[in-house]
Amino acid sequence: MKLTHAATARPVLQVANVHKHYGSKIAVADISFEVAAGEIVGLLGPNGAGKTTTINMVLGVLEASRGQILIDGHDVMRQRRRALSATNFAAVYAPLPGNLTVEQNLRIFGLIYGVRPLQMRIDGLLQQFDLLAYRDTRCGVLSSGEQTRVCLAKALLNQPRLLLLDEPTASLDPATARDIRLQIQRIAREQGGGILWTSHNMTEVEDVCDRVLILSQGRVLLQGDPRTLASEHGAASLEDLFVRLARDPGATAPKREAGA
Ligand SMILES: Nc1ncnc2c1ncn2[C@@H]1O[C@H](COP(=O)(O)OP(=O)(O)OP(=O)(O)O)[C@@H](O)[C@H]1O
Repeated sequence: MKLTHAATARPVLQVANVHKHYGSKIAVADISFEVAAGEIVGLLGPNGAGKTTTINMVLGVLEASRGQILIDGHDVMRQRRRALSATNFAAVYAPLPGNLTVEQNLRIFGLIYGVRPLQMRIDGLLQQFDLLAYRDTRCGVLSSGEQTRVCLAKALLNQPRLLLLDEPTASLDPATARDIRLQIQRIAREQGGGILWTSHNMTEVEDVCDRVLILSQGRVLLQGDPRTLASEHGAASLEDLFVRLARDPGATAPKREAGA
């Protein structure tokens, strides 16, 4: 796959023929995909499929064994600073330092990202995520839903072109999860960045994602519109398709009735 550097309508993320192995273990095997501006792409797959490895390579935390990753046209390994300044990330397993207040956390990350004017940006994000009342509260004492909102506020500080969200609604109650989904959809629509979203919640994925990639054993098995992919492959729902592929990664074709 040849990557393009054209400035017009350039995807915010281009992953081309990326491969990652740990010793003899192949975690990601030659995957290629793109995320367009304003698009929410779901990265799905059973446990061990290679989702976190993929995200860590996009974030430059892990180096791909082969292949190339461009963020907003910049190579993650060779133009690291430019690529990563256009990126941000939120995940439940990466909480913010709990001994710092909400505002202190946003200030520190804002300084790291070189955000200006920082106070105005912090105030806007506190307002946007309904966090004004928690400005001086230590993050460690916040509820899961409140912490998720702070993590999202942190992830938007630098107005990223590419936002990586690893199970952003895991551990949230249904009402809070719905609010967060709406917020994220609005961000994609209004700010025009692309979002790569991992989730094990297929209903959520159908609701939020414009496109999904289903990974298994480090490969992209299927991709398409989450609202039509199941019927295109003879499954009753996205969840049924997921379960079928998790049990048998070769079972991508529509199932036929016996004797048909
Ligand atoms: N540092 C490592 N050394 C060896 N194997 C690893 C390492 N990190 C991940 N793996 C293996 O690579 C494969 C992909 O792991 P990865 O964490 O990317 O999966 P995942 O899709 O994120 O799974 P989950 O949904 O369970 O989080 C797994 O088989 C895992 O055991």
